[in-house]
Amino acid sequence: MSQPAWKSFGPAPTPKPFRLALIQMLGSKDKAYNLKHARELIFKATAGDGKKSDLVVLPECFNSPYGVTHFPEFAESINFDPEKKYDIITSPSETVQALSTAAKEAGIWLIGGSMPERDGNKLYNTATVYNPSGELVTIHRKVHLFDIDIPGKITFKESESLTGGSKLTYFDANFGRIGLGICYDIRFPEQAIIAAHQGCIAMIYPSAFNMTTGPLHWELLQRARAVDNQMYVSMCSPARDMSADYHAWGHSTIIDPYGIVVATIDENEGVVYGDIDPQKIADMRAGIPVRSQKRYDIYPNLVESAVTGK
Ligand SMILES: NC(=O)CCC(=O)C(=O)O
Repeated sequence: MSQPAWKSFGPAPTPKPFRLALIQMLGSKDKAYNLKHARELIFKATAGDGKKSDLVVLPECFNSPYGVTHFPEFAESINFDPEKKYDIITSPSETVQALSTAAKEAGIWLIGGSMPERDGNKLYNTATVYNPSGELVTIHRKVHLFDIDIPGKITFKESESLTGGSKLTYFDANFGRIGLGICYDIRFPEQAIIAAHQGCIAMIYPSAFNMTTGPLHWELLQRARAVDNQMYVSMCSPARDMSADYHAWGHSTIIDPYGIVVATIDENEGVVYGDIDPQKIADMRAGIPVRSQKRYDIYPNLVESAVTGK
């Protein structure tokens, strides 16, 4: 590998406490309805349960049914240009325009779940991020495609219509640096390890686990990534719709750096709220200092090799 798939982001902003809200939304096959409903829920989540939220998150493929046959029909061009990253005027995407407007009117940071994205002849599963001025700050294309086959239970092959992204993604908010992944990405610990070393205080994954792997691994994977990296980890799911082709597990969750569940929900539509406290990260890291106890003399330093490309 000569060219690293990500670069060092330099010093992270000083972390501050913030309020996180996960929208567990019940979607449909109607994109216009999904955009309208997402907007209503963004305002509800912003108002919070007695305390205003700072960062609001939508689920994976919130504007489309989750299925390889639906992605081509629902895909939109985003035209994200990292050099002109705050320019949404050039984005032809109705979803980007709708989310940008909602983030600006609500005055919040918004992780706009994910959406099927078209770029040339390729399709991606892409998350978009907006700041409180409604600017499109970054996008994350799902890196690890959900290709699994558990006979008699579930077979799903995102690669039948999607291409995997080729970079890791972070964004800097006024409350700290946040790492992004999408659903199946959480099964690949390297992504979260590198994010933590880059100064991220939380990994957030718009997601849609299913009825087979949800009960087995949904909470376990989040707690594992949180404890390994002594950071907050959160997954935001759609609500379960038994009339849809894909039955989402639900249970949107926020985990703290000790691996403790801060907040969660069942399979129904709703909003999950949690306070992110950087002091907890500092306390966990001081008390159990695994980060300074790594034995790079006997195994490779993943972060260093990711930076140098060697
Ligand atoms: N949408 C997804 O990537 C699903 C991932 C999943 O269910 C898993 O078990 O992993």
